[in-house]
Amino acid sequence: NHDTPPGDRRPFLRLLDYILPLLEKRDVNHFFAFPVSDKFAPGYSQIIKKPMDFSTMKAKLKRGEYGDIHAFQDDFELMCTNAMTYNTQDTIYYKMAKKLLTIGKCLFTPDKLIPMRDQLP
Ligand SMILES: COc1ccc(OC)c(-c2cc(C(C)=O)n3cccnc23)c1
Repeated sequence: NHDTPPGDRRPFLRLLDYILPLLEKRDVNHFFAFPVSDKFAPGYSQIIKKPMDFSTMKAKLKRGEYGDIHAFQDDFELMCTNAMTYNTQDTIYYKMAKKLLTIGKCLFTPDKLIPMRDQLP
C-alpha cells in the first residue's frame, strides 16, 4: 500500500507478531514452547538435525531474522515435522504436531492473512 515506504517492513512484522501468539495458544501443553531436550527425548539431537520451537521463533522474529512470511512458515512447519519424525503416530506429540500443522496451513492462506492486515492492533 502507498503509506509505507518500499523498504518498510513494519506491517509484515506486525503480522507475525499477531500470528505467533495465535499459534502458541493452540499448544496448550507447551510441548512446542521450548527446545526438546535429549533428557526427556532419548537420541533427539541425533535424529532431528534442525530443531525448532516457539521460543526460538520468537527470538528470531525479535532479531529481525525473518525476511518474509515464508521463512517464518518454514520454521513453523519444521517444528511440526520434527515432532512427526521423532515421535510415533500414537503419541500426543505427533497428534498435537499434526493439529498445529493444519491450523498453521489454514492461518497462512491469503484469504486469512489479508483480512488480518486490517485487524492489526
Ligand atoms: C511432558 O512434558 C513436556 C514438556 C516440554 C516438552 O518439550 C518442550 C515436552 C516434549 C516435547 C516433545 C516434542 C515436541 O517432540 N517431546 C518429545 C518427547 C518427550 N517430550 C517431549 C514434554
